[in-house]
Formats: sequence, structure tokens, C-alpha cells
Amino acid sequence: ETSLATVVAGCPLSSCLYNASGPLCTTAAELDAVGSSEAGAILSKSATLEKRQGNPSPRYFETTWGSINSMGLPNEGYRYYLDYAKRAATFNKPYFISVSGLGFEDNVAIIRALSGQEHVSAIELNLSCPNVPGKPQTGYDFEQSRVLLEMIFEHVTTPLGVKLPPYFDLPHFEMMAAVLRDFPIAFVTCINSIGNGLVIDTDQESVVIKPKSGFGGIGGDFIKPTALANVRKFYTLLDKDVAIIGCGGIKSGMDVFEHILCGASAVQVGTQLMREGVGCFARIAAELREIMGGKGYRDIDSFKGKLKTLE
Ligand SMILES: O=C1NC(=O)NC(C(=O)O)N1
Repeated sequence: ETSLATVVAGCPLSSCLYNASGPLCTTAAELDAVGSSEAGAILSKSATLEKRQGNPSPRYFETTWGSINSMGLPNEGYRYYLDYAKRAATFNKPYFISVSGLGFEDNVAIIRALSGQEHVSAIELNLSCPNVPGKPQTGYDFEQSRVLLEMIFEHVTTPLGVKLPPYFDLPHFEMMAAVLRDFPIAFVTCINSIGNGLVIDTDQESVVIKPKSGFGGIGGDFIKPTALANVRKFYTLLDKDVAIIGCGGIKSGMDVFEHILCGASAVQVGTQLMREGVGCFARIAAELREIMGGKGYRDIDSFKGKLKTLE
């Protein structure tokens, strides 16, 4: 029997697959559905200080290869996701809350309120939302990231990880890793959507989403190579006690296998979850077990991080 069990932020996960923050995790009903599925954990939509409507619709569009979104952080406000924690505990799996305050003060206030709370297994600090007009992604500003993490770690006791944007230039990986090494982060989730892409409807000769003149975060097939590279790079740059969570382009067991080969301890499913619903976790987990069995791997650690280079 092959095991997909893994540990993230000190929490045991029965399956190394769970939901990416964003799709189908904003309401209690959506979170319940993740809890009732084969997902190994429950992760909330990124929370802001107050409830937020987000950007005007249409703000999500599915393509054959993936998705474009400019949701603008619609969510119920962090108190809602804190209140949900006691219900999350009934699903006997870790419950993580994603936080994306609209400024440093909001992030600190939210994290101070969440820290130490029962049934909140870990916090995923989102440094990479590309869709709040006028707000740059903190993850692309290394000094601001350091300042924010210094403020956060003065107050937090709950295990905390960061959700990073994709990086494309090798010095940028080094610069972000140098920041992260100075803090006791529990995990790093690579990657968020590739920001500010554009999808066109050629019949209408128009963009397909309303916010930001059609610019939005790209998810799905095309971002997998970038996601894999970010997982691999941070796996090699950071201490092995920092779990790397792979996110980006996962829709099959083979995609999960690739992320784990690069060093992922667990993976998150976003676009494919939006497309298929929570049944995707059981399907993808079964495909991964099949692949592992065929290769003679009994558990994740047998091949985690063991991607070969060509000598
Ligand atoms: O971090 C985020 N990434 C995305 O691709 N979209 C959402 C959003 O717009 O709320 N946030």
C-alpha cells in the first residue's frame, strides 16, 4: 500500500494534496466540501481585516489550458475563518488560514488575532496577490518582505508559512531565500498565479475579464514549468526543515509526482479544483498511488527532492 501521508507545519496530513487558497474555499459550505473530500487539509480563501466584495465580474475565466482571474480578494473577513476553525476540526484534518491584509498593519492585526487560536493549524501569509488595483505584490519587494516578516514574527506563535509569487531571475530566488532564512517559517508555498496575463476572446475582439482592463493572474497548464522551477529552487536554497508546498499546473497524479521530485512535501490544487470540484483530490491521489506503485515507491519521502540533473 503506498502512503501519501506527509507533514506540513508540524501537522500530519493523511494525503499530500489539498486545496490552493482561492477557488472554492470562501464560504463555510465550500470549506465543508473540502473537509469532506480526500483533501489532506483545508485552506481558507485569503482573509482581509473586513469582509470584502472584491473586483467587479466577470473576474474569472476558464480556458482549455487553465484560467485567468482578477478576483480582488473577495472574502468574509478573517473573523469568519477564525470562527470556522472549530467546525474545521470535525473533519480531522489540519485547517490553515490564508491571510492577505491590505497593508502591513492589517496583516499584523489579523495574525495577532489568529495566533495561538485553537484549531488553527497554521497560517499561510499571502505575499503575492496580483489583483488588488494599486497594491504591488509584497513578494516582489525583498526589503518590504523582510520588514513585514519582522513585524509578524514579533507576535505569532502559530506555525506560519508564506505564499510566494513566481520568480524568474535567479538572483531574485537568492534574495528572497536570504530574507526567509532569517525567520522561523514553517513552509513556503510556490507559486501563486503568474500575475497580469491577458486572455482574449477573438470573436468579440475583447478581453475576457472586467477588472484591470482584462489583466489577471494566470493558472493552469502553462504555469507548471515555472511552478516546478520555483519549488526546486527554494527546496535547494532553504533548510530541509522548511516544507515546500507545490502549487501550479497540477491536474493529475503525474503533475504531483513532478512537484514532489522537485522537493515538494505537499501540493495544492487551484485551477483544476475550480474546474472539477473536490472530487479531483480522490482522482489525483489515486493516480499518484498508481504511479508510485509502478515505480516501487512506498511513500513520498522515497522520491521527494530526488530530481536528477544530467551529468
Ligand atoms: O493571491 C491571489 N492570487 C490570485 O490569483 N487571485 C486572488 C484574488 O484576486 O483574490 N489572490
